[in-house]
Amino acid sequence: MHVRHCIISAPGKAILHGEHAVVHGKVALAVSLNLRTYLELKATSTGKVSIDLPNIDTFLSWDLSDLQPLVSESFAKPEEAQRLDPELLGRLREFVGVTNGNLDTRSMATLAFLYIYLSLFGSGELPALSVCVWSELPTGAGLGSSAAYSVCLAAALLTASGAIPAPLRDPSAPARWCQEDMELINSWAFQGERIIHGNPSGVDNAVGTWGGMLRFLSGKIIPLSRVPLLRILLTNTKVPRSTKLLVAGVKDKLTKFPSVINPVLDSVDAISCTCEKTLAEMTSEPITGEHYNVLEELIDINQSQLCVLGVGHPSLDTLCRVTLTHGLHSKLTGAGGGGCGITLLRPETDAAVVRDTVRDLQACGYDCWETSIGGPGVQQHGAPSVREDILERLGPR
Ligand SMILES: Nc1ncnc2c1ncn2[C@@H]1O[C@H](COP(=O)(O)OP(=O)(O)OP(=O)(O)O)[C@@H](O)[C@H]1O
Ligand SMILES: C[C@@](O)(CCO)CC(=O)[O-]
Ligand SMILES: [Mg+2]
Repeated sequence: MHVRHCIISAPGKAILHGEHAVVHGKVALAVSLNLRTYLELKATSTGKVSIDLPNIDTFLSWDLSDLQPLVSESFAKPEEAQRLDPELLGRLREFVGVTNGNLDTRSMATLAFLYIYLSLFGSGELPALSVCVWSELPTGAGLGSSAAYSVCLAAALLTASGAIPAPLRDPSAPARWCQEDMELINSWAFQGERIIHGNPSGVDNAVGTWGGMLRFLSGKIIPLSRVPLLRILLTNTKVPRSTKLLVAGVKDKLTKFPSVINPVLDSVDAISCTCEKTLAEMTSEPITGEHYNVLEELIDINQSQLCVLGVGHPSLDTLCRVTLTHGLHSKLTGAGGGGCGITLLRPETDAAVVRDTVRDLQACGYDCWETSIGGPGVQQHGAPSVREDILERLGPR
């Protein structure tokens, strides 16, 4: 079978409010970042399938003849990405050498790739191909790197297989798919997230697919078009953590103390709804300091709630304390337990204040970026629309 060459990118995300609560059916507000993951898929004549994942030092290759026996007769059609196939996953775990509970970075990324590749191509002759992924996002730090990876895999493999058309017309202008094709990409990306996360809500892959700012509730995705331009400082504490373990920890707490934890989750929901209302007001009336006061208070309360849920970390306490000495308010973003936090900057926040804050955070060993938010969702690129340094990372052309 001949596969289509393609270059795909998808954005990372920041969650403004609602992480963890969203896994339990509460509202989350999330926004895409202008930091992206890029994937190039090439057809080869090597009789092999290979993946190059330089961010996680993983370079693997398999003979098609070794992969073929993993394929079973009853294969999902591309349009059927509703649930994980436990038998295929079981065979793959054995093939890759993953024991239950093994959370190793490389195995999770490899499993997600092989699962989507075999599901989409398994009903016919497996094609030889190579996939290289390079990301501007820190891996495993709360900015949705797993979702951006899964969205890129899903879009590339669906496009390469012909299950969805390649939208690219002009190599210098990135192109997007129609709504129906994006829904299919999102549903396969969700399978990748399930393999990496265990029990994801789907908010991260939704942002990676659609981009912009979203309200997410139990799988229902509402793009928020009326939102003010927010200035956000992103900080990576560089403390490693696993989303899968943190999500499982909150579930354990909820099971153990339902009458204690349920009200916290309800309260997080109210934070997301109040934030959404405030953001909408900021686009329909003149923005005042009071709007920002509300946003800042919501950030402080939400950070405390996340600590109650057990996903805080001393490195994040330090982030909040240091930024507050400069009058700025921060919270963790994503799964917590270390990783990244967001700091809200006011329109009038002086460049000198940002510079001094960044200096103090860097002195703690953290990385900081003032980033713009709301980047586009998944896209197909021609080489001319990809930055030279990223093309180099993706390999020789
Ligand atoms: N560029 C990449 N190349 C290969 N695998 C990746 C890449 N980015 C992420 N992954 C996979 O995703 C895993 C990290 O996912 P995890 O959900 O723990 O963190 P995150 O997605 O960055 O944070 P969060 O889910 O809190 O937003 C890695 O262990 C790896 O398996
Ligand atoms: C912690 C969590 O709420 C967000 C991770 O970015 C998990 C999820 O929603 O899948
Ligand atoms: Mg993730």
